[in-house]
Amino acid sequence: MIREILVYPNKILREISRDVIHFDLSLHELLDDMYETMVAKEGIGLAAIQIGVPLNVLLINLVDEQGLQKKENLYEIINPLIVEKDGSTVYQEGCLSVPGYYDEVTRAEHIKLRFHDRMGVMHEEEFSELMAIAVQHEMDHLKGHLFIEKLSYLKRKKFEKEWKKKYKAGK
Ligand SMILES: CC(=O)Oc1ccc(/C=C/C(=O)NCCc2ccccc2)cc1OC(C)=O
Ligand SMILES: [Co+2]
Repeated sequence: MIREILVYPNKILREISRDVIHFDLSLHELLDDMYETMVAKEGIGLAAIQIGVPLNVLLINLVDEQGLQKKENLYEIINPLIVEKDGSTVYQEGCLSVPGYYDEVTRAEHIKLRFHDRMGVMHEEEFSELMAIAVQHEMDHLKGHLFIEKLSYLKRKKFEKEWKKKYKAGK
């Protein structure tokens, strides 16, 4: 079912998530709820902590060349570990937990990722471009970090001012 997405500055988003031990039915239900929630909110990535579950689980479902988000392109990534990374790339990121704010973030251009799937099978894959960016963005959530923490001092000031205004106006 569709779950509530926690929004900055909710303190739960700062929790450190823990590895999945049991690849069981409750994990599969979590993955299915995350997918329904992410798609309903028009996201392309979601970490479990964003719906209040501190587990190292993330979803990424990029849009294809025709601009379609197909479930066959869904990555369910559990207990991820970046084993190699190189290069540097800048991208304007957004996050369902910081709705309506976008800013440029610098991240590694290529990564080699080790992770488990919903059956507990281990995979090792290399990613670049938007997939590499999305993985790094979602893995920051697993450590309790949001992309706005990577902004320069001035950009962060701009964000905080904007965010307070929006909250005062009751959005
Ligand atoms: C108003 C509002 O909520 O705007 C949005 C902001 C972000 C998002 C989704 C962001 C998202 O999926 N981020 C995943 C992480 C990521 C960031 C950059 C590149 C790759 C991966 C969706 C929004 O809602 C709509 C309707 O567009
Ligand atoms: Co995010």
